[in-house]
Amino acid sequence: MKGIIPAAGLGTRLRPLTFTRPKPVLRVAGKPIIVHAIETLQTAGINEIAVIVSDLTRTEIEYTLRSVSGCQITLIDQHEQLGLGHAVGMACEWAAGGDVCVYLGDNLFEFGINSYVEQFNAERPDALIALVEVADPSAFGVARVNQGHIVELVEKPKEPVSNLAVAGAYFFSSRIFQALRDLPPSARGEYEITDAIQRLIREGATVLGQRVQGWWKDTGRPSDLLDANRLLLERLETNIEGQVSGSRLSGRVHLPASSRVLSSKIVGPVMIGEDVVIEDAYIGPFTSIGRGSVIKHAEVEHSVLEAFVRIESVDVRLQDCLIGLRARVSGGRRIPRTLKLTLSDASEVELT
Ligand SMILES: Cc1cn([C@H]2C[C@H](O)[C@@H](COP(=O)(O)OP(=O)(O)OP(=O)(O)O)O2)c(=O)[nH]c1=O
Repeated sequence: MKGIIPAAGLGTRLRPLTFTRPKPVLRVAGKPIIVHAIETLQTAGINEIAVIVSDLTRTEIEYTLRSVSGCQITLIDQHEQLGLGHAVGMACEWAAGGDVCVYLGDNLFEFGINSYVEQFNAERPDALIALVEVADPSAFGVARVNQGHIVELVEKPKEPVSNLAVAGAYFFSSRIFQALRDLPPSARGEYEITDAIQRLIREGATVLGQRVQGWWKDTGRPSDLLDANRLLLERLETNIEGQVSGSRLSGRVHLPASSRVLSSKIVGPVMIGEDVVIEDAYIGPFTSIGRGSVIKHAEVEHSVLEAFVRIESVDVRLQDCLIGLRARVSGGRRIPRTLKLTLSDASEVELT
């Protein structure tokens, strides 16, 4: 089985972060989201992977994927973002008639996708879809299921037929590419993968659903990035190699040899990247700090800081923040008590 990762979306809900870089390269728990996705596929034994990119996302994604090893990655262009079905269709020739796993480039599954690959290989359906119970199904593709078989699938229905939403992992035989051919666009003008699957159902193909075990996260909105970071840091392991002096570290902390913690307090789980300096600071739980960042005389918790961020002399606790590459925050008196910032790359905030 080969893997297809659609990663050509515009990421509008993650603006301003996605004004400068595409969603799949944003980091959670110290790693770009798309690298988490590729590792999930590799763990399931999928080592030939096509990443669908747009003209805007290609360069950044190509650069990010240079660090990935152990699999063969092909970038496929989707010049116009005409929908997920269209994105998958772009990989038809590359798939060359074999089975494919379509794994959305912005999704995270606690326990990965091994159980899906196993079921698919054992039962050989035409489609197997990951399904998850959600409180608000109308925002998703929704499935009606009978004894493990999906009997109806509707994209973002006004009146959902169940609370089972389609999560971002699909497993298909080559029949999906026939179903995608000549598919009309939906009412919202997109070529929907759910319409192609619905076509398979109508044609009598075997379409199965398997419930997601553990947590599942679609990192579409800023709050999802913070949630994903928190969920991934829950399983962080302590590894302290860097210099620690006059500081108190508790909980699980990852501190590489090239980073330093001086006169500070850190309460894990906290993930610290390479070449980071933390001085006279408090870093609270569920914080990821990107490489080359400097945090001095400041307090940060439950936040994601990209690389080369500088936070200095901020007399206000930063909480629930998403801070872009090379952004700077400085100054600030203790009014209000906490500050929640979402800052795109290279932003500068001076609190006076
Ligand atoms: C619509 C579309 C999505 N995708 C990918 C991007 C995501 O990984 C996945 C789901 O897309 P979405 O989350 O629906 O879209 P998006 O990523 O552009 O984000 P937003 O809604 O905030 O603008 O499918 C494509 O590759 N091509 C497309 O034409």
